Amino acid sequence: MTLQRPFYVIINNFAGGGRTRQTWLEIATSLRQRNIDYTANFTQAPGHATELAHDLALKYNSPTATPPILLVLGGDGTLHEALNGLQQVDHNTVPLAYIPCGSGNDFARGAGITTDPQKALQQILAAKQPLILDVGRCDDRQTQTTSYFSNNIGIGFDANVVHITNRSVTKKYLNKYHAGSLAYLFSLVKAFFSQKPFPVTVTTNGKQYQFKRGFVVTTTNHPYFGGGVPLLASASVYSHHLDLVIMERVNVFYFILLFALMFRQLHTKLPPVHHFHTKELRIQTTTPEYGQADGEDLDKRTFDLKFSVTSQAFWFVPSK
Ligand SMILES: Nc1ncnc2c1ncn2[C@@H]1O[C@H](COP(=O)(O)OP(=O)(O)OP(=O)(O)O)[C@@H](O)[C@H]1O
Repeated sequence: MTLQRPFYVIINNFAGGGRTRQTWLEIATSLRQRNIDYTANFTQAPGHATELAHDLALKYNSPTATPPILLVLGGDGTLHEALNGLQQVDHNTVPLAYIPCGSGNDFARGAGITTDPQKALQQILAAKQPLILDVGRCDDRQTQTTSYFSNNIGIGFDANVVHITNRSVTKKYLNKYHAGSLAYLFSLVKAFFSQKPFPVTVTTNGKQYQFKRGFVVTTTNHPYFGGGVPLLASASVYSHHLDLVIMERVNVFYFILLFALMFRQLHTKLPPVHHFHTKELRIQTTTPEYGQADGEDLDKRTFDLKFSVTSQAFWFVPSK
């Protein structure tokens, strides 16, 4: 007999270079040993996690029905899809739990979830109530669509890295050897030399800012991007604000310096780096650039995006 709420599990066997399959077998065993009810749902294609989460949120969209906990096993992309499925339903009451199985796992780092699956499960089982965390909302004024992000939305360099990495055979190879972050490194070098500076307009708190040589233009909900790179340590899923970091294009030596200084959080003190901490902002580009949302490729186009903060109920006890 257990008081634990049942789990509705979404598993992306393709995340983390296929590592999720084995992780799920181990997690399922742990759930059965504890007599915890679950239903397992395997994603059949990109976008399927959004559909599953959306249908679940609709089914339990009444104050009388206690929903199961939606447990996601996958990477940041799978979590992104599930989050979007839930957020599309007004007054959604389904709490989201997450066992990171991807190659980047930035949300786990940023929100205090261990990347050890069994320990992540313990964090989930230790929770007694939902944990309300910030998530970003992005209104795309060109496509008239709304999406949500748990990590960040980037235009320019980081998106270029994602674009190259997602298409690279190196990622699949390195993932096999649990070295997915290394794939980012290869893409980083390639993206640096292919990413040209581009003009960006930022509007926030009634003021407009123009940057002629935008390079990294990333709006973030927590400190990390690109598989553990600390873009901004002060960003927090509890701040009810978003943080925009703009880095202007500099030469390769300066860029290496900025990158190194990031790990000591000194990069924001240098002139090519600009930081906005705000509840709402608008970002406009006039040249086609790569975009990424939680590590998912948005392809190359011009952007006119309005950002704001909303919240999502999660189900875990964060590690200190
Ligand atoms: N059945 C499927 N077949 C092919 N791709 C799938 C399937 N189900 C989900 N996907 C896609 O797998 C992609 C990768 O998932 P995810 O981002 O979770 O893992 P990852 O890239 O290894 O992790 P991270 O983003 O943390 O680096 C997502 O774009 C998702 O849409």
